[in-house]
Amino acid sequence: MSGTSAALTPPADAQAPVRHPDAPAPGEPLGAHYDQCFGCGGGQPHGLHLEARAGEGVSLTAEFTVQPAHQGAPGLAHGGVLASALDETLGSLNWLLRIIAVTGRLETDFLLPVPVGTTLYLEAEVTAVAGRKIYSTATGRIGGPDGPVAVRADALFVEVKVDHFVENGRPAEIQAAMSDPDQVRRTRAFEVNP
Ligand SMILES: CCCCCCCC/C=C\CCCCCCCC(=O)SCCNC(=O)CCNC(=O)[C@H](O)C(C)(C)COP(=O)(O)OP(=O)(O)OC[C@H]1O[C@@H](n2cnc3c(N)ncnc32)[C@H](O)[C@@H]1OP(=O)(O)O
Repeated sequence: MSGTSAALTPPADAQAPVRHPDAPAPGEPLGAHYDQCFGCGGGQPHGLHLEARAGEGVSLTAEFTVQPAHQGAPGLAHGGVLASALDETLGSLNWLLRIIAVTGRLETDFLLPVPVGTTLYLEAEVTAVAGRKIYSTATGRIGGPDGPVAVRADALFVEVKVDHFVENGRPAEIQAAMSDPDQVRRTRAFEVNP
C-alpha cells in the first residue's frame, strides 16, 4: 500500500524547480554538508555515510550500505534508519537549488525488508517549488540500481535562513561549525543565492 497525502500535493501555482548554475555537474559527488551529520558526515562512526552524486536537472543518486549498528529486527534495517536515508537523500537535493531547507514532512512507504549488508540505491528529484516550499520524491532500490523498490518517500522541505541553525542549535556545535572554514565556505555558498 502506498499513497501521498494532500499536504504533499503541490499547489496549482507551484513552479518547476530550477537547477542552480553553480550546482555540481551530473555525476559529481555532492560531499557532506556537515562532518557530524548522521546521514552524510564522515565523522559519525555509526552514521549512514551516505554518498550522493548530482544527476540531471534537480535530481541525484545516492548509496548507503546497511551496517549492523542500523538494525531494528535481527539482521534487518531499522525503519527509522531507512527513513533517515531517504530524508538525507531528499535534503541533499536542496544543494542543487542552493537553498537551505529543512524537512517539514516526510511520508515513507516500506515495501520490502532490507537486510544488514544490503546497499540501498537511492534516487531523488525535486518535483515542484512553491514559495518557501520544496516538494520532492525518492526511491531506494535493493539488489542493484535497477532492482526492486524497497522504500520510497515524498517530502516537503521548507526554506530557512542560516539563523534557523544559529538560533536553535546547541551553542557548542554552532560555535565549532562557525570556526570551521570549510563549513563557513559551504554555508556562504547558500547565502549568496538571490
Ligand atoms: C556557519 C554555521 C551555521 C551552520 C549552517 C548549517 C547549514 C546546513 C545546510 C543544510 C542543512 C540541511 C540539513 C539536512 C538534514 C536532513 C534534513 C533534516 O532532517 S532537517 C531536520 C528535521 N526538520 C526540522 O527540524 C524542521 C523543524 N520544523 C521547523 O523548524 C518549522 O516547522 C519549519 C521551518 C519547517 C516551518 O516553520 P516556519 O515558521 O518557518 O514556516 P511555516 O509558516 O510554519 O511553514 C511554511 C509553509 O510550509 C508549510 N508547512 C510547514 N510544515 C509543514 C508540514 N509538516 N506539512 C505540510 N506543510 C507544512 C506551511 O503550511 C507553510 O505553507 P504556506 O506558506 O502557508 O502555504
